[in-house]
Amino acid sequence: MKFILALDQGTTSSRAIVFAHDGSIIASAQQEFTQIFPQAGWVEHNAKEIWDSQLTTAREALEKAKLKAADIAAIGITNQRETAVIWDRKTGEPIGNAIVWQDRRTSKFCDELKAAGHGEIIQQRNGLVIDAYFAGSKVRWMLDNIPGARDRANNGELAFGTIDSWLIWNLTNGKEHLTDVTNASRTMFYNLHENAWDDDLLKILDIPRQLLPEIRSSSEVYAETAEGLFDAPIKIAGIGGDQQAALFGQNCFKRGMAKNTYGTGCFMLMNIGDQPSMSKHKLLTTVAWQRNGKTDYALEGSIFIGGAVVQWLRDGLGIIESSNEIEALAASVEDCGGVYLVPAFAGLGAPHWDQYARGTITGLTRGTTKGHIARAALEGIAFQVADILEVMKQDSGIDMKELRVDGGACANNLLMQFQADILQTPVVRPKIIETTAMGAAYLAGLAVGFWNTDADVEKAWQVDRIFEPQMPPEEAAHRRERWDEALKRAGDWEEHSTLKGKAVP
Ligand SMILES: Nc1ncnc2c1ncn2[C@@H]1O[C@H](COP(=O)(O)OP(=O)(O)O)[C@@H](O)[C@H]1O
Ligand SMILES: O=P(O)(O)OC[C@H](O)CO
Repeated sequence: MKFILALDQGTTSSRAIVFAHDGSIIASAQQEFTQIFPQAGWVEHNAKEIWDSQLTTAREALEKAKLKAADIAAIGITNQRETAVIWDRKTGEPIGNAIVWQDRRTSKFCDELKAAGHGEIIQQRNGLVIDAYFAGSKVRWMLDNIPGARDRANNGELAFGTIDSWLIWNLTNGKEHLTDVTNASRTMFYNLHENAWDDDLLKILDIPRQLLPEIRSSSEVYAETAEGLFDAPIKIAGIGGDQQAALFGQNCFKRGMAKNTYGTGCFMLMNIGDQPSMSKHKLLTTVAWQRNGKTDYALEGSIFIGGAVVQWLRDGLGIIESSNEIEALAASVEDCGGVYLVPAFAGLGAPHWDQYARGTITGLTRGTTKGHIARAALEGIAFQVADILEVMKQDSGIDMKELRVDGGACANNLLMQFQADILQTPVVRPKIIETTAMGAAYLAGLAVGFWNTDADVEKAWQVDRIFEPQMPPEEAAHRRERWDEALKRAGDWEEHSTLKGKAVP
């Protein structure tokens, strides 16, 4: 009997999970790593620590499962997306810390790109809006700010990669420099229509082609792990950015199927089939996956603060001790008592894309309790998701029948019920919510014949609970109007945007 090993390299931890043929989890290991905040708005990771933690967890998961390399049919990789690393091709040494997707240091540069009128070509070719979130401006920043980097890049001495590339480089001991279509589509210099790097976009961003990895599909045998990493080489056969992998793991194989992941941020993806149609509402068009020569695309709405608002209530305000206490606290009040919390701590992502929005709590009265704040925090997550689903329906012309959910915060029943209420759409939670790792496992397993058809993997997906809408539609509409009012108060708040370019400490 064989198994699949999924490597799930996330924003806060590296995990490895061993899956059996029926989709069950045999063993897993997880290791957190350091979050580096050198300045306000900057977020970095030590790429070496990412690799070390990923290798350690992979070995640990195999050990826990009492398996040898020969028992593993293939490795599937899934990863935090957009985070950028540049390293030396000879030594494999990173030239600096990885710049993480949450990092806002390139916001101003992105404003300049917008002002120069590059928004349309970037959307038409790469399906993205201009934002510091994506890898492109991060790569450019490293080339311009790390001494000697641009010359070395021009000489072909350096390699750029998103985290998937970095892991594969290390897994193959520097033999392979490649990425998959899903990760490539998060750069701002990829062409969705040709599935290739785009020379015009590279020119706009001033990034030399010599830096870039080769682009491959999401499901094929790319390489074998280098000697010495495990007791024998293992095939690497699947790669997917974590949100795309979750879409795959949720079996959203057909056009119109969608999932929302409630982690640190929230990411809603809808399968839109084989045409990369563009959003009219600032959603992203991205590659869902490419396999057997066919590319499927997705519309995506990215929310920067989801479950992180719960962490803030815990660590910032101290009104709960652990994340799961929020449900009882929120249930201790009948409703939000007129309180609305907009968690725009890092600006607002889709569909607003306001880099200068900041968090607000409105509607406070003398009677407001921490229960109301807790409830408003959970509702704020659900309202953001509803804003995205609404424009997704308009963009795709598809009236979704259900929303599949996963991620840490989907364990919260009050949140899921409110989500169904406010969406007026059933919310479906599966039994196994490790859908990201599962997606990577499926992509790898399908490439090596461990599973043969989509129907094989669909068997492993089972419903845990369906949350049906219970709120009357008029009430849901009214609540959303109030949310819109609260949103307006959070918008364009940070000072340097209103001072029109004047530097503010
Ligand atoms: N019961 C809960 N209710 C609401 N949020 C929760 C609950 N349990 C965990 N969370 C939130 O879920 C997030 C963790 O989910 P996870 O999927 O592990 O995130 P990530 O992959 O982004 O690290 C944290 O932000 C945490 O605050
Ligand atoms: O690592 P996660 O689960 O927080 O996901 C991060 C996303 O890929 C960012 O786009």
